[in-house]
Amino acid sequence: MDPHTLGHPDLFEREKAVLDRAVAAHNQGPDTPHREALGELIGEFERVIREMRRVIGHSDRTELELNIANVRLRELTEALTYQNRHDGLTRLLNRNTLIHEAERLLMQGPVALILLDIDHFKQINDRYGHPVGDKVLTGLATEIAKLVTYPGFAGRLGGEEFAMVIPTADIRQAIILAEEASHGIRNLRSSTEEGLRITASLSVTIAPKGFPFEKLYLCGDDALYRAKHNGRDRIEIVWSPLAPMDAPKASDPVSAPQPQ
Ligand SMILES: Nc1nc2c(ncn2[C@@H]2O[C@H](COP(=O)(O)OP(=O)(O)OP(=O)(O)O)[C@@H](O)[C@H]2O)c(=O)[nH]1
Repeated sequence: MDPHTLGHPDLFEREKAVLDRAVAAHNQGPDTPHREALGELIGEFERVIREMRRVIGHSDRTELELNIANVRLRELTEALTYQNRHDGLTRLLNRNTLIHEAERLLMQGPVALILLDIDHFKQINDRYGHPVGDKVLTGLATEIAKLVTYPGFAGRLGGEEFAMVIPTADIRQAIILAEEASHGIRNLRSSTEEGLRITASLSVTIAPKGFPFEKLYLCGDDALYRAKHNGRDRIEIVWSPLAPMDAPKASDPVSAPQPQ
């Protein structure tokens, strides 16, 4: 392969053919001033082609390097976006992304929020060590991630608190999901340490389209507190997160869900 062309077809094929014919004419012709001028012309022509090849080769290499840099930049942007959106330990959506995505879902329709908080997690860390604690967190993350399907999602709100968000108007669907998660979390112990007992407290809340996520979360968090307060390893259900002060006015686009 001609190193000048870097695998591309020779751009100077036509010029080279002309040059070959000129060289042949020069070699065969009589020794005249005309032949001498032709020789000079051939020399100059060859020099220009060499120079052009050098310039093209250089720009080809520059283009190649630019393409490689572009691919790398794209990979780095994707990695950065992923890191920005996900929790480093569990690979679930992180708190900010979860809130953002939940707000987006709430603009489209009703949403159920399931909050999960591992019970006495500090004791797990203290008794079995931080790496086992991490294993419990990643195990729980895997467990809840497999329960939700797109466009629903699971995320880590921080520490040992997680959430599942599903677009539904049916709170029973969310309760079933919470029960499955609770059951799955209890079974996690077999994949971690001998004798380790893992339970979580959960809350289930549902809100209509347009309801502010902040209020939905506060409501879910209050319910989670009650689940902890009432003995842990239980699910607290909020049939409607609309406090009287939040009750929709005639002008509001949202409507209160009915207790099921
Ligand atoms: N291993 C591990 N521990 C974490 C991580 N993030 C937070 N923690 C620990 O989680 C524990 C949370 O403890 P607490 O807030 O007291 O809650 P708890 O012990 O679960 O008690 P209750 O929620 O009341 O049942 C703290 O000991 C934190 O250090 C983490 O990424 N990995």
